[in-house]
Amino acid sequence: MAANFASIPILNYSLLSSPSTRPTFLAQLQHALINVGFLYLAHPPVQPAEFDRLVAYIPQLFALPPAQKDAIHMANSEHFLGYSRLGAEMTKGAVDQREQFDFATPHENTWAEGSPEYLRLWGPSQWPPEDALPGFKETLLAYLAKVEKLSYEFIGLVAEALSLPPDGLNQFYDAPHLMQHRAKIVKYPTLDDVSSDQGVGPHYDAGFLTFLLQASDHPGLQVQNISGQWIDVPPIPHTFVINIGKALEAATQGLARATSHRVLTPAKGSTPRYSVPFFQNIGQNLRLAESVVQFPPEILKLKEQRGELAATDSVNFSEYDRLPSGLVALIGRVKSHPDVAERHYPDLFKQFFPQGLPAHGTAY
Ligand SMILES: O=C(O)CCC(=O)C(=O)O
Ligand SMILES: [Fe+2]
Repeated sequence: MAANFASIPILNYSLLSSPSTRPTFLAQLQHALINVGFLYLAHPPVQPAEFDRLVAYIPQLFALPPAQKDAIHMANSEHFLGYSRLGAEMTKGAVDQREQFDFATPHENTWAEGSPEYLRLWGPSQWPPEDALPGFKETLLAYLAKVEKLSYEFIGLVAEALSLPPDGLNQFYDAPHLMQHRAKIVKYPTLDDVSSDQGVGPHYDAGFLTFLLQASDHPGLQVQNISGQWIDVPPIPHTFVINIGKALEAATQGLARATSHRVLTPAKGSTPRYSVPFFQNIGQNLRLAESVVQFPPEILKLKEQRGELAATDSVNFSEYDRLPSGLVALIGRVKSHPDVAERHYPDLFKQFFPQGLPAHGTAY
């Protein structure tokens, strides 16, 4: 199979339901992990009606009055959960033209004075008032629960596709009730309303697996192939786009590729693009450098066949792989959202922003 790619493979989840087609799915998954780093999952265990129910709320969420959005501003939250106005973040030195809400799966924070500060990072979401958006909270929580379940199941398939036992990557999670996974609901306004075509600049995701719902019918998402070309990932209704984050790349000795991606702003005269990425986390106390998974040599050899990666447009990603993953995640949040850090993590804020508050955060 060619190591470079010109399109993103489409995997059909229903192949898993029969022992005769399951191996085909796993072979396609192996190719997608090693050579592409992105795939579509068609016919996933989230029903079209469940996607549609969430998607219908999204324009209403962004249409809430500014005062109601600001009432749940991320700066209120030591968990970096809540609303971020348009243009709050930068990637690769330029402002990202998007507005977003960060939500997460339910998590009760049990941090106590004296525990590592990064254990404060996970906790409850901030929600718009129920009467402003009736049923939204329940709809999003039901959706996140489904995607969370799929994310655990999928990591078992990743393990199998890389010749490990199905539980071969489970060591990267704590017990489910101790975990939290994050999601964002994102709006990319059109070029009529923003000043550049950088919806989000080229970047890698940091965690394990990302499950992206493209929630409107717009092109714009692109991924960078091995020779450095940008390949379109157009929306396919009722599918997920799944991609690999830097933590899973490290955990698999680079077998599963994290792939650089970006989003272009919708054209003038178009309508806003919406998306819902779900980012699967790993246990907060785990240090990736100390969690080496052993792979059979035959599978490691497949890395050699995919060829050298051309220079990508992503800026360097600092791995910090000797630190607890929760601290790595907290540092990422501090750099992306310095206003939140200044309020809730003053020591880390001073460490990363000795000159004071910048106009924008920048994770990469
Ligand atoms: O909006 C999208 O389609 C992708 C967003 C993304 O890559 C991210 O937020 O990490
Ligand atoms: Fe991303």
